Amino acid sequence: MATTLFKDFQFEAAHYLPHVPAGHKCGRLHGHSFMVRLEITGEVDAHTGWVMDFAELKAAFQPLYDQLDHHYLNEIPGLENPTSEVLAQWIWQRMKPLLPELSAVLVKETCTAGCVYKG
Ligand SMILES: Nc1nc2c(c(=O)[nH]1)N=C([C@H](O)[C@H](O)COP(=O)(O)OP(=O)(O)OP(=O)(O)O)CN2
Ligand SMILES: [Zn+2]
Repeated sequence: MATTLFKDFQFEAAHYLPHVPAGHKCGRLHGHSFMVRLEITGEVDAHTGWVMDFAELKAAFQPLYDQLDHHYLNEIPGLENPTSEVLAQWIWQRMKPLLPELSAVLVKETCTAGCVYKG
């Protein structure tokens, strides 16, 4: 039976949103403790008892984490307009080739706001 597992990552980064209306608070440079959740959906292996080792997920995300953590997102190619939606897609495009069983990327900018991208 298909099972979904997830691993959460938190990183700190600065950004501003260049296409918001004049005077919008997100047009000013500010920072977030972003949360990224990678979801993997697959079969539980009868021998290992897992879909995938969480450590494998962590290792796969590490290069992106290093690119994002304590960086200015707008300076990263592809993240010139770093909304949650754009960031979730950006992560998906880079993780999917490494993790074919990737089923969702969740991005939270704050405790109360975020998005889920499913390809
Ligand atoms: N659809 C989107 N809307 C907004 C995004 C986004 O990425 N996608 N981003 C922002 C800002 O980056 C902002 O920092 C976060 O927005 P918001 O939830 O409004 O922030 P607050 O913590 O100030 O929320 P309150 O609940 O009003 O305190 C804006 N919109
Ligand atoms: Zn923001």
